[in-house]
Amino acid sequence: MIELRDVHKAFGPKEVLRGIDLSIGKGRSMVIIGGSGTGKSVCLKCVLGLIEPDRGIITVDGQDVTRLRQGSSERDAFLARFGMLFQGGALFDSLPVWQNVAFRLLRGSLKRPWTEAREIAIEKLRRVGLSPDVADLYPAELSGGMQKRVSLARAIAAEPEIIFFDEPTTGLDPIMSGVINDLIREIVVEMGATAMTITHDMTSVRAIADEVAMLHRGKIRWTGPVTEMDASGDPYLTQFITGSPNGPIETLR
Ligand SMILES: Nc1ncnc2c1ncn2[C@@H]1O[C@H](COP(=O)(O)OP(=O)(O)OP(=O)(O)O)[C@@H](O)[C@H]1O
Repeated sequence: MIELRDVHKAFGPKEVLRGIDLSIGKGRSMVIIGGSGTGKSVCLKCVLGLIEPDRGIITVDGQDVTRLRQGSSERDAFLARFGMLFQGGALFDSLPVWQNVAFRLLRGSLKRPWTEAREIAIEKLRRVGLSPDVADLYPAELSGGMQKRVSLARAIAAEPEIIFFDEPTTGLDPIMSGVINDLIREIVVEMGATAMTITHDMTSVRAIADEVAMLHRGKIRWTGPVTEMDASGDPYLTQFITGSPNGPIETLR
């Protein structure tokens, strides 16, 4: 269970988060939507402890995230529970695919013997639809969709309890986006993982979410089950999901 209570964060005079309250139940998939620059990534980084909120409390299974000191073994153990699919994939070009997938299994608290790490990487690659012969290729030799699959395999390699997806379909064509969305949904369900996703892609929202939260002006404007999103009656949410230039959300032209 992930809980944010009255979380505030400003950068200089810029108040990005202005009192965020959000709960993500164990094994649930929460998708956070909202315009560019509304603080979705800042919110996610606060949960990971990469950014310290100015005020408020963030807990993961009751443990206060903000109290874990950088570099402490407690913090390492905390981070070991997370998997992360970064925007753009963020694969290491100089490492073969399997070492990208097994990255966290080759070092640190999750370290496994080399051959075992490779076996796990190959199994995870298979899970995301890639054959073992991809294992020894380099990321640059793969298409964007294949790279995204590799990133997904890496996110799940250490069997995390909680997975973050930051813009998982950015840069993919609609069909490949659909394939990745379906894979994410299937994997999250079969692992029983808690998932937190940031996206602009409404198709992803519908494919991945149990619950949706919309960020606007530093607060959660609306949150509820994805099934109630279309009939929410909230003019901000409705404008966002229909992509209309007309409505209460101010747009620059
Ligand atoms: N480390 C930082 N220092 C200063 N400002 C920051 C920092 N991180 C984020 N910001 C600012 O906070 C605001 C929110 O950024 P954030 O990346 O969370 O937006 P977002 O909702 O994820 O946007 P997008 O959908 O475009 O990725 C932006 O105005 C950004 O410039």
